[in-house]
Amino acid sequence: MSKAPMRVAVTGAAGQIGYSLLFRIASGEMLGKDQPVILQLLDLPQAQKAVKGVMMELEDCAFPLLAGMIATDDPNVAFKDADVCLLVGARPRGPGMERADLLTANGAIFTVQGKAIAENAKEDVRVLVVGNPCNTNAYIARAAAIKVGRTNPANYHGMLRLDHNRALSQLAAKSGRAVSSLKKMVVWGNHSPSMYADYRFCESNGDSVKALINDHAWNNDVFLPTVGKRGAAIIEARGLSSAASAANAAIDHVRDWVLGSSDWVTMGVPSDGSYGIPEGVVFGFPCECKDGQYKIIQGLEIDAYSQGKIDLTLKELEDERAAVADMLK
Ligand SMILES: NC(=O)C1=CN([C@@H]2O[C@H](COP(=O)(O)OP(=O)(O)OC[C@H]3O[C@@H](n4cnc5c(N)ncnc54)[C@H](O)[C@@H]3O)[C@@H](O)[C@H]2O)C=CC1
Ligand SMILES: O=C([O-])CC(=O)C(=O)O
Repeated sequence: MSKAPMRVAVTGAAGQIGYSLLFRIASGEMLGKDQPVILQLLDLPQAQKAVKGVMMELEDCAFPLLAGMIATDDPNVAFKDADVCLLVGARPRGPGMERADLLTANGAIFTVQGKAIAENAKEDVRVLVVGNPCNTNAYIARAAAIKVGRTNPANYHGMLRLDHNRALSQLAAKSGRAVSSLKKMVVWGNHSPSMYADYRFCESNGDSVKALINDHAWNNDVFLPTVGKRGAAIIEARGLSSAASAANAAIDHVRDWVLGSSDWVTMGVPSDGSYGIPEGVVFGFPCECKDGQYKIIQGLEIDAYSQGKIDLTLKELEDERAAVADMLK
């Protein structure tokens, strides 16, 4: 017997990430090739015509797993009974803007949406925030949801997977090892240039990647800036922010969360106090997923260099948290 459909709400459905994301969800790449899905698409009133166009294209793919779709500009409708919410809709960053510039503009969106999710979605809904600044937007949505109750506060995530994937590709190129051979990558902190991509634990076919590379200057002066500023480099090159790679990372995050991970994966999750990160801060941690649950990997040694990097990215998140504190009263 076929499975009951899962409801996937996607905000910013008419945007460029949406255009890369929706077709892959509908084809089963996110929730499994045997899992029917219903897409619940949210966008602003002025984008409804474009959403309809995307829906026409989805229809034209005749995806066997696509069991239904709706388009709406009302968050209460979009999040109704949702199993997964992908919060993509936000104002994207243009040339010369830092993600923090978007805080106030986007804070308002995520308080409304967090509340609407908590009031309407399934109690075990999984929420992934992609719209930037995604850690703090996830923090805002979670705070608004906690006021309502009902949903699980641990299930409000921010997306660090793009940084994780970017780091893997840079390491593969440097070490000459296949990207598929690299295990145990971690990206700590904020999805911003302050993130700390940490390959001290990374292995390739049993070899330590740190020992293979053995180049601290490359780590500090090339690798970390390259991964941290990759989003800006894409904007510079394309004139638009990353879209297909961001959609791919969202698929990876949710697929591993729901179906299980075969390796460590970086997820931006609300801290439970692990590694000294204050509770509730949405922070990139190394995680493992099994039976639909994620768990932060415990007990990793943090050396002085790494602690310095973690402190910096935490400080940025604490500053963002302070900047939105008034919105959450
Ligand atoms: N976390 C990550 O790794 C990444 C995050 N991003 C972020 O993802 C977001 C979306 O990027 P794009 O798709 O390229 O932008 P886009 O501008 O192409 O699309 C954004 C869409 O969101 C809609 N929207 C705006 N406010 C909304 C609201 N309140 N409710 C529902 N929909 C709303 C817009 O109408 C538009 O259709 C941006 O914030 C961008 O910075 C982008 C790449 C990577
Ligand atoms: O940089 C941006 O605004 C888009 C983004 O988050 C990324 O590509 O990492």
